[in-house]
Amino acid sequence: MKRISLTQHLIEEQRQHNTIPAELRLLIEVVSRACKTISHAVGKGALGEVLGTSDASSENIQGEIQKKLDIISNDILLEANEWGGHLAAMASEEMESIHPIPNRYPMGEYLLLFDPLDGSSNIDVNVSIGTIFSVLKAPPGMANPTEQDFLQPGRQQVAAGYAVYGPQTVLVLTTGNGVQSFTLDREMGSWVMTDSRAQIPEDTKEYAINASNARHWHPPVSRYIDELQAGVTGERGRDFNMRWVASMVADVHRILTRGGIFMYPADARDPGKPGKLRLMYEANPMAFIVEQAGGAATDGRHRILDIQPEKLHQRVAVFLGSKNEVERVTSYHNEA
Ligand SMILES: O=P(O)(O)OC[C@H]1O[C@](O)(COP(=O)(O)O)[C@@H](O)[C@@H]1O
Ligand SMILES: [Mg+2]
Ligand SMILES: [Mg+2]
Repeated sequence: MKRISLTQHLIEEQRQHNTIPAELRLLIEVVSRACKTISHAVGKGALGEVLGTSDASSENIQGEIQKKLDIISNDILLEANEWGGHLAAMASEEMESIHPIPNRYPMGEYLLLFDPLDGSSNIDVNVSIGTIFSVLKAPPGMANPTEQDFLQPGRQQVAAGYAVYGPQTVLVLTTGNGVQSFTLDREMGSWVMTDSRAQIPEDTKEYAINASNARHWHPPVSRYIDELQAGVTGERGRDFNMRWVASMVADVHRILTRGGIFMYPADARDPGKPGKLRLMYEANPMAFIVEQAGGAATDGRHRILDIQPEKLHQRVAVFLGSKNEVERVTSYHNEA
């Protein structure tokens, strides 16, 4: 196998398609280096004293208890990117407000958003977790970055990716020209391309949803899941398998590898809370990746990448993966 590094790939993409200027390449390289550092911290586990909760009172903006690794990963990403480069500001699931690059002049041309550690409930039990990131262009003429500058629909992302810290550490990236995967060569410390064009099959026999919430689901979701569960004896005429890792990165990575549909719907519990997942740090970057791999991503009614964000920490319902299944469950919502 010819070894193509992440840097070689980015340079080649720029040469062939002119989509990755050197400034964006540098930014992606810095983020990928931070992911390498996070992967080392994750790998140390109890030996590195990185497991468990940060301290009794530590909650993030969404009222979730922060794990030590949530904070460590957030700090690693901030520190790696704070030197500036071509970045104007960052926003994170773990921080209440945006983080402008200190003493930045002239203003950078990119905005970086991240979920530093996705799958927090799996940290302490040694199950795959990850980092998700999204890159937007700063609006033209931006002076001092504000939250408003980040509120761009996902279709305006110039890059998105995730790293999954599992049996292998894998970085998955799109810059709008397909999806590429890079596996971390732990001995060499480098990202080596292991898939040059990930493709999600249009059909699937596998679905992912947290079924413990079934009693709260809205009718279109119940209808869809009932049909899947009826299997060969029901409407669909075939059996479906279920998987739920409870780390979005791991569930999406499985879907990218062999197809499937991932769902985290809104439900009847709290009408003011449209789903659990975050639009800017989870849904948008994953939707960009999934679409670039031939899949689809909606909030049950609309394409996720077309949603106009209203606030930084906005939540959204998510249905993504194999196109025909996402279209089916979306049509059930639109009929209802
Ligand atoms: O515990 P639940 O309700 O099944 O939710 C699992 C979902 O929550 C998340 O862990 C949320 O992400 P964070 O760990 O970044 O908060 C997703 O990765 C996952 O899909
Ligand atoms: Mg997350
Ligand atoms: Mg997180």
